[in-house]
Amino acid sequence: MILVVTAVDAERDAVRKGLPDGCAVDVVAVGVGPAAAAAGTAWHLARAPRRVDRVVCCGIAGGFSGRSHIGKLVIATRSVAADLGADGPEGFIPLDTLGFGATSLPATAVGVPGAATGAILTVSTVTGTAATAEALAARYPDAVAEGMEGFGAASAAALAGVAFSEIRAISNVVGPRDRGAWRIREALDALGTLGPLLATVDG
Ligand SMILES: O=C(O)c1cccc(C(=O)CC[C@H]2O[C@@H](n3cnc4c(=O)[nH]cnc43)[C@H](O)[C@@H]2O)c1
Repeated sequence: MILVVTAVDAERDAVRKGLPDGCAVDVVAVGVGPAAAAAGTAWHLARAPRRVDRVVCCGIAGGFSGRSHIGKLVIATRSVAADLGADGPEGFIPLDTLGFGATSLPATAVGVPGAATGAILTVSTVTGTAATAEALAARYPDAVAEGMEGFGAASAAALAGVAFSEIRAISNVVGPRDRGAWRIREALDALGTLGPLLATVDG
């Protein structure tokens, strides 16, 4: 079976709505942020009634300007813990450079026509300035989007030896905070189109 993890109930319900009846896909909401995603994914993997073949992290996301579009889906080729490391006068040093563990985990890119593919960053703080957006885009030239749960869910899946994918729908552009510009309905509608794909994806 496929375990889909979302952050909030609205995302869970959007994904569930598009699923064909009777398919072997369980969709659960585990909370916002990488810690909630890791704990929630691990918990659901441990109590799943059947063997889980793949974890798919789904939700809304901020898209990097020029690399993805509001209301469209993005597919991860990898999940990156973009703010896990050390800061200093010479800039950000990722945790893996410091020798303390991985900050990038592989994600199987499922095929969605028209969707941008690339790294999806996981952050603990939603980016809210042009300077941070530009710094992230420069540090991760392959990044198409940022969310807050992917790396947590991917960490739990990796520990359990389960394949991982991340699919997000763009609700806003990564940059200066402008809550009024978020297009959450459009993004949720895009998540609602994933059902047939999720119902047929292999482990
Ligand atoms: O800034 C606000 O006022 C505000 C109000 C409601 C929700 C938020 C969130 O930050 C929701 C975070 C939630 O959505 C995902 N998400 C969506 N866009 C982004 C983004 O640009 N950067 C990071 N995460 C984003 C994320 O995965 C969370 O689950 C803010």
